[in-house]
Amino acid sequence: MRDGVPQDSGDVLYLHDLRVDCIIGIWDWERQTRQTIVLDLDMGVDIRAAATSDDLRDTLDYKAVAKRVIAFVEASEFRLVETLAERVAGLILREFPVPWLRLRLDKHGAIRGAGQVGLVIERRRIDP
Ligand SMILES: Nc1nc2c(c(=O)[nH]1)N=C([C@H](O)[C@@H](O)CO)CN2
Repeated sequence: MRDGVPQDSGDVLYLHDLRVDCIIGIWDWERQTRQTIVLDLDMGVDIRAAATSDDLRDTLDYKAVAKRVIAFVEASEFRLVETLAERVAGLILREFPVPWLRLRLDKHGAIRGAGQVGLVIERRRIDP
């Protein structure tokens, strides 16, 4: 643990298949019509303190992360999935004790005939 942020223990807290509606897209119709994006989040944690204390205060509260991400995405109106993914990743790294994360963003139905379309990014907290 450094500055309250767990260092790389190899432990992962994941939050997958989080579906949120928002404005996302480059075409005129997409600026008026909300679409569903699906997020998979893998976040670096160290679960040992919480596993010892059995106290939520000693770990990352995934419900708090979910609520914050849902509120941000629902209010967003970006054009590219790249922008939305980067902003969600930055928000989590700034506001929660997470040293690194992997974020997968799928834009359901973005391309006719394609089952899934989106991207995966990995970001690490950069300590000053
Ligand atoms: N690299 C990207 N390519 C495209 C995006 C995007 O967000 N990133 N978006 C679109 C359209 O909005 C599409 O999702 C809807 O037809 C096309 N290409």
